[in-house]
Amino acid sequence: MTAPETPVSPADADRTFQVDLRGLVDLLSHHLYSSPRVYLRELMQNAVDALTARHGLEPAGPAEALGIRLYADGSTVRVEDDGVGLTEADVHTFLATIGRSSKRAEGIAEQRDDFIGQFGIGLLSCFLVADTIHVLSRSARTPDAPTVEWRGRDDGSYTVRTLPASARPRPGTTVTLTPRADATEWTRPAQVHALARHFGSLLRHPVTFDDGAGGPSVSVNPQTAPWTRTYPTPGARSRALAAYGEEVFGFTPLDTIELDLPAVGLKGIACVLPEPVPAGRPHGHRVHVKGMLLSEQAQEILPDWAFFVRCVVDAESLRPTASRESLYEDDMLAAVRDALAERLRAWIARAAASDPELLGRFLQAHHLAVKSLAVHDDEILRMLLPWLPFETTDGHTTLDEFARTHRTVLVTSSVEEFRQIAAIASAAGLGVVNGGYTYDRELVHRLPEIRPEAVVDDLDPATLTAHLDPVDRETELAATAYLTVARDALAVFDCDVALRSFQPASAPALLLDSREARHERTRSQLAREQQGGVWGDILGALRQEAPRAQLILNQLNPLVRTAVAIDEPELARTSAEALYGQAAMLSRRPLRPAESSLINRSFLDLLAHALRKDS
Ligand SMILES: Nc1ncnc2c1ncn2[C@@H]1O[C@H](COP(=O)(O)OP(=O)(O)OP(=O)(O)O)[C@@H](O)[C@H]1O
Repeated sequence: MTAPETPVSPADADRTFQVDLRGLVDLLSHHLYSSPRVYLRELMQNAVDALTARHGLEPAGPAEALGIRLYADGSTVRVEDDGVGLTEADVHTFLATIGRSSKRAEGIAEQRDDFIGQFGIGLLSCFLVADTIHVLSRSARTPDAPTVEWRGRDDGSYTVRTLPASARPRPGTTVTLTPRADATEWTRPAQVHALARHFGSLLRHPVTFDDGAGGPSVSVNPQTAPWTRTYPTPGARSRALAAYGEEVFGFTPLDTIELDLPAVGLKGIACVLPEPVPAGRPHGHRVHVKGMLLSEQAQEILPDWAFFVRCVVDAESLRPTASRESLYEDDMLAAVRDALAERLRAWIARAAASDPELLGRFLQAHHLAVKSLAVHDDEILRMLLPWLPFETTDGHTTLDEFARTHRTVLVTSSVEEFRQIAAIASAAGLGVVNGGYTYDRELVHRLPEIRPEAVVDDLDPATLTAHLDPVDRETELAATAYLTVARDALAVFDCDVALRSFQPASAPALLLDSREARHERTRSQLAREQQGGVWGDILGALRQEAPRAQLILNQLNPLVRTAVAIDEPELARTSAEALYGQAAMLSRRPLRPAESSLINRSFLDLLAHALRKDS
């Protein structure tokens, strides 16, 4: 056996990690970036950072003359900048070392916030569309710096060459990609132009695009952000901001709120949605950092309750994550969220205090969501509760208006109860709010917190009965026989029968029943049926004194007057059942099977009776 030619390393020798670049690119493309299109954003962002670094180097230099030029002719994509450029040493240190970035090198920590990049991986995204990255760069740090050419391949190999300064007459960097055949979707000239506009429309440096067809280059960002421009009048300003919101989001904002947080260099607009937002639909905001579009679906810049706006903001100091598609959840982001939320609250407060027409349109679109918000947010409650619409015995009206006409605001606990009693309560002069919809009862009960003079009370069937006029003794006595028959007929429904006078006279009967009472009766009935068994004992122990249902007959109604005078017991019974059935149907609650068959039976009996009489 011959000895091996290479000496074996000692077991504890230091070794260096090897990186499988293709594996790494695969990881980035599947887990970090949402689409291969981000390669252009990363290139533009490196160009922006290079221009920023050059400005740091030459603060008095002609910043507006320095820019970014994009070129795509179908066979290559090129991004050229007049930035700080790279020396040969920079190329080895930063381009050829994954994870190393000049933007967080020692000594520039205080400038860190000036740059968008920091992780030292962005350039790798070019491998999502090309096998080779070609960089030609000339440093602005020394006047006669040579041009450096770097060619990096997706197998992890690279070459570096030094060329004469004349190979690139001015400082800056040019990155050229030769797209793979499977990536043309992202590198076609029209697509590159569209992506450049998408990501770079708010960049502060001049950016141009050339499609290689011989025509002039076109500007990618011809106008600065609309909130940075000056306008002849405030009206012209708000119209321009609304038009921008419409262009970006595709809806005409109900109103446009300007956002300005100087502490983090954030400016932008919040567009109030003109339509209700379907529950559960994520509503994203467009966040730019230093002009570069970071995310179209950022949800983290506003609290969940701000469902009614979509924002476009451009911030200096928010920190993007490595994917660049979301933001770091840090103290700065929390402070921004609080400050923007405050801004939206101020808008609501202003509308509530001085723009009732705008507030009305806002609540018309968003009252349901605002109600859910007001339950947990005292400030929103204080500002908006009086203006929220509710269903009442005066129709749909605001709580404020309703409380002004009714000293005591009564509220039902279910829609069904409201349906049962609305007409009668209103005729009796009572003001009742339908508290049956989610949040409504809870919100109405909080009215005295804002309007201390308002009195709010629950309205249950018993309260209403107290408001109905009793009939005189004589009438009561005359009706005793009928009432006895009726009580007997309706005993199966645990229903009492009484005679009162109430408006409207056209209503023959009112069925007063509460859901709790009905549940209680069902429980009692089950307990009776299961007597002796375990369930019977448990249900029996739970039993409470349940208020019975009440069928209140209206003495003012001509039909009832005739009915109470019937001396034929069978017909009296059938008429009582029919009155119960009609009142149950009016309450619009689901009928129990026994009630449906009672309605059927009484109808047929009455029909038979009528036919017999006629024959
Ligand atoms: N156009 C350019 N001009 C000058 N230097 C550049 C340019 N593009 C890349 N570089 C250098 O290459 C380094 C690596 O770039 P890369 O895009 O991979 O990472 P980064 O921008 O530093 O950080 P991030 O991963 O957050 O984007 C940069 O830090 C910078 O030093």
